[in-house]
Amino acid sequence: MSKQMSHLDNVPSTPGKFKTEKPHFVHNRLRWHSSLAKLTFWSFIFLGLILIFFFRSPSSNPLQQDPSRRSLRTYNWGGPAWEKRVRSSARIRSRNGISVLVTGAAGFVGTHVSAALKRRGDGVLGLDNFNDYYDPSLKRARQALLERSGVFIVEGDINDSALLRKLFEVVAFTHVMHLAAQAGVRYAMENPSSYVHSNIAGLVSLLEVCKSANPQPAIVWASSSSVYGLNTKVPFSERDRTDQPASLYAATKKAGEEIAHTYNHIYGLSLTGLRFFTVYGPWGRPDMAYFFFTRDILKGKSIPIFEAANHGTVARDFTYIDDIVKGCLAALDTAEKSTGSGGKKKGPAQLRVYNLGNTSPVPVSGLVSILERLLKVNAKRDIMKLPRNGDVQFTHANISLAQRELGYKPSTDLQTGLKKFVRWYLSYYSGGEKAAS
Ligand SMILES: O=C(O)[C@H]1O[C@H](OP(=O)(O)OP(=O)(O)OC[C@H]2O[C@@H](n3ccc(=O)[nH]c3=O)[C@H](O)[C@@H]2O)[C@H](O)[C@@H](O)[C@H]1O
Repeated sequence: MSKQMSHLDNVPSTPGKFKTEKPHFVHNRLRWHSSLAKLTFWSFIFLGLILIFFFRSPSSNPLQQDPSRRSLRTYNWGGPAWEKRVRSSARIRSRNGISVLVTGAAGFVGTHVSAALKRRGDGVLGLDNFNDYYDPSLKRARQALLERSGVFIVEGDINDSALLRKLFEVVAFTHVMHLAAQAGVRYAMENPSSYVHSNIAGLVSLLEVCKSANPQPAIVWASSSSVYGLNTKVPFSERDRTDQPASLYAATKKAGEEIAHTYNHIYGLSLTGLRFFTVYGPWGRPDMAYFFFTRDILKGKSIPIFEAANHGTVARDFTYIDDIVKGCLAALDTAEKSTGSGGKKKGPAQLRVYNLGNTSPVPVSGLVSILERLLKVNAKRDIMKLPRNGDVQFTHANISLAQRELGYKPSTDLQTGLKKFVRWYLSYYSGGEKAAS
């Protein structure tokens, strides 16, 4: 090496070219290498320290900080006894029955749909992550109710693909009733990522497993009246525009409808989206107005009643749970088979969207008047401007499509439905500590 160097040093050349530059270049390269090594070394040390700090500090643990990820906690599932329960719950017990995986089975609509399917002899397996968006003890009480009628709810998250795959390994579900979601219009401002986690990532995770299942199930899932957003044409028809969502909740449901289109198009999955209009009734959701108005009227607390600009009426097409359940079952019964298998499409498949509403909107003040009569207590009304956090002024469903194709015909008016709700509420919360929650 030194010989070569000296040889090179002796080569006559353009003045300065080799003699001065070559050794300088080699020298620089060595220096550069050594600085690079030092830099890499210290970068690794620095990175390591950051990682140690990040994972050891409890407040910065992303799993603890981000409530949207609370459902990523580990659940126990698997094993022969568990599989036996899964199989038994999903077993069809009537002629021409179907076997349905109901996601969100401990939720309001999920519980009612699961119970109705079971009653008519279908196989039903529930799945729910029992998150704490609202009082989980209500979800546990619904679970106990379902258990008594022979429906087992697996505890787990729709984002857990391994669990979903396992369920399809154990049972060849003919249908999926997908009701697991992050609900609520106003909460989306507080915890936006939980909507993306459940309503978008969760939906994709479920569809991925369904598309690979063999046979593929037909899927019916919960969209929302909120997709109509700022649409002013009433009543809302499925053909109306849905490209102006007013809340992130609505945007994720609208995204769900587009995702459904994609999976139908690419994989031949049969998909039916149901746009529910403000569903209410016994075993309902405590975050909804009719529910917490009841609680607060009974407690003598004032209730915030929204009104639009210039004292404009805010109204909803409140729809009773039993009518919604009939719509869900009709959607399952009319769902055609998916056409793909093992992740490959074999032909065009059914893709549908229906409004499931009541077709008679009632102002929120009207809802409160009915509750006052039923509870025999005067409400302390606190009239407030409709907040700009996702609420729309009114909803009103055109249900002619669902009527024609599903035989959907809601038959419960708000007065009748609320009477049933109040009766349930008073009996459920008659125990001391429950009433306080
Ligand atoms: O159809 C849907 O797809 C959605 O329906 C439901 O949303 P909403 O119709 O907004 O129901 P809900 O909150 O009970 O408010 C009812 C009325 O009370 C008014 N309202 C509300 C709160 C309040 O403090 N005061 C008030 O006047 C409020 O302005 C509104 O006019 C579901 O929660 C949602 O998950 C989704 O499924």
